Amino acid sequence: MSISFLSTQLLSVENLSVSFKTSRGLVKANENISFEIKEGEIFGLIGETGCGKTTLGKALLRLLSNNARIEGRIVYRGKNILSLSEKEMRSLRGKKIGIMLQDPSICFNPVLSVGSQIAEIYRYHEGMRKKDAEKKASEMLELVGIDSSRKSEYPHQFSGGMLQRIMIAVALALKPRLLIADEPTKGLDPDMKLQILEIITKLVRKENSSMLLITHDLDVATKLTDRTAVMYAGEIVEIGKTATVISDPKHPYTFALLHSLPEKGLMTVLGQSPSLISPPSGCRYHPRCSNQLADCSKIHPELLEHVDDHFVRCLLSEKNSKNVRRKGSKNVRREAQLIPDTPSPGCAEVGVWHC
Ligand SMILES: Nc1ncnc2c1ncn2[C@@H]1O[C@H](COP(=O)(O)OP(=O)(O)OP(=O)(O)O)[C@@H](O)[C@H]1O
Ligand code: NI
Repeated sequence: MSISFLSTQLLSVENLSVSFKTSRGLVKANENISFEIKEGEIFGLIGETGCGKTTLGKALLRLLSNNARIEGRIVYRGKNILSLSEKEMRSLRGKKIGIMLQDPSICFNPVLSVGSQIAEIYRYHEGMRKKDAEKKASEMLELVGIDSSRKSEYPHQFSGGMLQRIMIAVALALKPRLLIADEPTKGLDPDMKLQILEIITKLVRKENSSMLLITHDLDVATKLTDRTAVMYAGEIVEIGKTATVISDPKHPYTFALLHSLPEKGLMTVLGQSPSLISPPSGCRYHPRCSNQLADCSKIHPELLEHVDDHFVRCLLSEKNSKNVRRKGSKNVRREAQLIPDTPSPGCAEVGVWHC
């Protein structure tokens, strides 16, 4: 009998909406987002710049700024993250759910050696003695291919690619069950990018942990993820097994992404990204869509299941498909919350990557 590693749900995001209060108006960065990440699964999140990916990644750990308002539920192993106390959040961040943000250079303390920054995580979270924590830090450096004899060196003494590796060591130090990796290889050349992402995925898979991999890069998503969600203007427009989404895209935006030419590593689709303060009526993609129907500017399509866990938000696909089902049709209790006015979590708490 084979054991399925992808069967148990680790995280479930239910009708999540995030908006930011700004002087220009309310920026609706995430609207009604629902998806699950299973144990051992690498889940990709793709979409063009400004569509709301980072907002979603940060919302999962409640790392958003004080002008953010969150609705919905984020359930991690049966507990709604949005209802946890700050104390409970402290034991979740870094330890159960880790996060790697885009730019490693801003994530390290310039006046502390990299070894002591990693050791500090073990001291803070696991109460380790200095010597043991330093030993663990050396092991982590070796694991990501950095000679541990360099542990006393400072961040500026490492190249960008090496700092990315050290950031991996930081993010995985506590063996989190879920790693949120937000464009962790931004700015690196394509070969180095894939090499680093392969190190991350190898380590994540080794622990049978899960990962939310946020990327602009379809090639990366194709090579490394099990399932993928495509985001457009704050909404998920398509979600399914990566191989299916790539080989048989059902949403015109996914199709356009697949056929766009990568420019400076970013995907570009003809037309302009819509405003998230006053998004287009009906389908948000309709002003850029070459397949639009008369109703597309009036009716806001639902995310519907076409076949076998493949969900699409498009009236045309809906029309062309015989058996469509609604995603998560159960009623979700909506809990509006303002992020409490708490100080930003310290670096050792989340790892040194959030400063
Ligand atoms: N703290 C904030 N206050 C106000 N608006 C914000 C804040 N953070 C993000 N936004 C807005 O929310 C929207 C989504 O931004 P987000 O950073 O989540 O996009 P993204 O998909 O990660 O983009 P990129 O690919 O460029 O990283 C943007 O319009 C952005 O300007
Ligand atoms: Ni981002």
